[in-house]
Amino acid sequence: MEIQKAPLEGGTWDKDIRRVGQLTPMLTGSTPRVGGITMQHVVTACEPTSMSEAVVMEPSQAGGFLESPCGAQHSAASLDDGTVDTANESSEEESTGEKEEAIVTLDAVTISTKATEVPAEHSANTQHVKAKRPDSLSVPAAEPRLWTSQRDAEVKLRIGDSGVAAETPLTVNQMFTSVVERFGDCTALSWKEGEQQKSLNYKDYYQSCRTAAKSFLKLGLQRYHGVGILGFNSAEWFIADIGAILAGGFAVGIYTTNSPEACQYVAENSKANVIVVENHKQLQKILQIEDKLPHLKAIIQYKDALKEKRPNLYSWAEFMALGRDEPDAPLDAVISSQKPNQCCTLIYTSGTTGQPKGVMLSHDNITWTALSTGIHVHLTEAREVVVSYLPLSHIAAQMMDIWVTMRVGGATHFAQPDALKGSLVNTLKEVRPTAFMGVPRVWEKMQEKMKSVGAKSSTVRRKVAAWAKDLVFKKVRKALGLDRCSKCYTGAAPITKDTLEFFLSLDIPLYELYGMSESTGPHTISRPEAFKLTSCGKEIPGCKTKLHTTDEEGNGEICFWGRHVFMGYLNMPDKTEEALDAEGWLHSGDLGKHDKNGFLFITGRIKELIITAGGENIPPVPIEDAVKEALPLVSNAMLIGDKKKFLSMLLTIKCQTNAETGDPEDELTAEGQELCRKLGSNATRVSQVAGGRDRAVHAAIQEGINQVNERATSNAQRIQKWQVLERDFSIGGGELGEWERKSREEKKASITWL
Ligand SMILES: Nc1ncnc2c1ncn2[C@@H]1O[C@H](COP(=O)(O)OP(=O)(O)OP(=O)(O)O)[C@@H](O)[C@H]1O
Repeated sequence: MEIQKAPLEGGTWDKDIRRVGQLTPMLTGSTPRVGGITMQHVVTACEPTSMSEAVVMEPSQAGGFLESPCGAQHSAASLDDGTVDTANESSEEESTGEKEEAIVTLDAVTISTKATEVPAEHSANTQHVKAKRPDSLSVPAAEPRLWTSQRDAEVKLRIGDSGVAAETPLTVNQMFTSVVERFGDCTALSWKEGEQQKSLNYKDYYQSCRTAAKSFLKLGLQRYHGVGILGFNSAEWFIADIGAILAGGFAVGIYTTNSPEACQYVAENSKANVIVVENHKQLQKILQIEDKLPHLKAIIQYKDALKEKRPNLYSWAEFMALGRDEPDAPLDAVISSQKPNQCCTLIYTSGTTGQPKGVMLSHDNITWTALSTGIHVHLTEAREVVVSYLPLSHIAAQMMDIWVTMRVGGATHFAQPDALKGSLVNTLKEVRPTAFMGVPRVWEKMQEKMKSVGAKSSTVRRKVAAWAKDLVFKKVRKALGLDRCSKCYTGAAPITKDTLEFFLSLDIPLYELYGMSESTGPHTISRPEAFKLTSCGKEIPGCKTKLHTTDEEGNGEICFWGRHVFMGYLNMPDKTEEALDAEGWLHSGDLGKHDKNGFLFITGRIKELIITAGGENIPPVPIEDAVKEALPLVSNAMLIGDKKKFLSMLLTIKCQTNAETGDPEDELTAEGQELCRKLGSNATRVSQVAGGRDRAVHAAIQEGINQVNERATSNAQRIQKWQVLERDFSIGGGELGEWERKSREEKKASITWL
């Protein structure tokens, strides 16, 4: 059954607001059930458990590893067991008619055009007031807006009037305690230490987070101040993240390959009181900048023994010991003062120009998106197992590994730090996850590996391999550790059709996931019953898409609406207003179109952003400017790297231009010739320099590139290859002006070594 969705309103109730009539996405007929997680706020009083007290599993127990996180204790109540949930039926109903959006504030007023009453026990911080029609509403002066850029402010939540969009907002603590109540004995986290398997169940995990929260408070963590976390995925990473949130701070993941300066920016911007580092190497980065961090009070190292003693430097065990005997009351007071519409997490995302932006995510952003995503992809309660290996400073990994998995009582197993250097498949084979997410580069690597194994074998065996592909899917899946994984996802960057087809030919459909940090991760996800190759699928329930200023082919800027839309950029009201329009739609900067069945296809990008195959977002302009500044001989610098493994750069040299046509000529400008002479070169023409023909110029350019690379924010932002072109860019040549974008694509395609 497919239900036609009615033309969408602009997302708010204001009648004067621009309408978005053209969009008519379809919803599939499958009716997901709203996850049965109880909403009570339960604080269980148990003895805190430290990481060192984690349960040690016998190897035999670990055998096929986690058969299910919760053994037989739970009856695997599927979120998609065919039960038709009335709440969600009405969600589809709402899609068929003119939709009135309800907006709820969590302090003074709740405006609900179809007033959904919330049970009193779920709304400690919420007063519901039946709303008048918005156009006759007099809005109280202190009412929060949809967005903010202040660390301590509250926002209006975009609560719908039925279905998932109307679910009661929860804080992270409320969600976690309800999970503990239902799945307390289920495995939450597991990892390997040497040959030993270790794990924590939900009860102990929660208690460890509380202990960490008490320790943070003891170290002086202030409300709405950051706890920076810099290191590879581990139980300590999660506990520090959630501990920071429970203690009223912000959890702030820092990209592990960030330079000290880039770490400094994040620590300063988030006013980090504490930084949690993985090991000595990461510690060194923070020690280099600690004098420049006035808010920093303590550093914690969570792996390996400390190599030096310093005041305010703690091992993980020392850190957890700080909070272990602390009373509950102060922490409980902080927890009960938290509201779902307040910020709890910052995700730093590359600005296309200037400094990274701190994406403020509220408790509701996180708890609601986890719920909606779990429903959309049909996760099974107390049964899911995932492997955590993607960088946790990104929302995609946080959402999948921490929040969605928690929401359904699943287990997260931590991969080894060298996962991406080769150990991932071994971990997958041991753990046999039920859901797995890879950025395109991960899938490409698997594809390359499988192809190279095929290439090495003899012709006969190769033929057998090609033939066998159709018959031995199970074996292939097993060899990849994906034999019980029915949900394989790709996201964060565009993936090639070739890779999608390769895996499909092995009976491994890759479901595409599309979203942004600003949408708390997923906006659309494809899934078995709504799958089209190269489409990113359809919206997670309760979210809407509009395509802004469409062209004749239906391509427009993809805009999002829903409870997953972020609060704003920290301290950047202007940037926030650029990202969110007057109606509150989040403008993605991506181009897309819908097919007649409502499948979303990403067709391009308006924003000047390179997204590598590894999913790293890289703003090209600051890097290009830095190269031009370091190398006065260079007239144009163009960074290439979209969908590529690494960054490359195309350079042009300052040359004369034809006064009549404006076309570039071969002769260097006087300045260019002078600069060459200073470098020890006699070159007077571009053709003498291009393609690495002039050693002195070549060496000087390499030197300049090295200087820029030294200042790079992270490894991913380093220029690995470069080339001087035979001709400068020009409008006539098609590289500049309105063709610049197209030209980028063409140039990219013509360079074979990329
Ligand atoms: N499936 C996809 N296909 C094409 N582009 C994508 C896809 N998913 C994300 N992107 C690109 O990535 C951008 C968002 O990057 P951003 O870093 O904010 O979030 P993310 O990639 O979802 O999360 P992460 O923080 O993990 O990188 C999108 O605006 C889009 O350009």
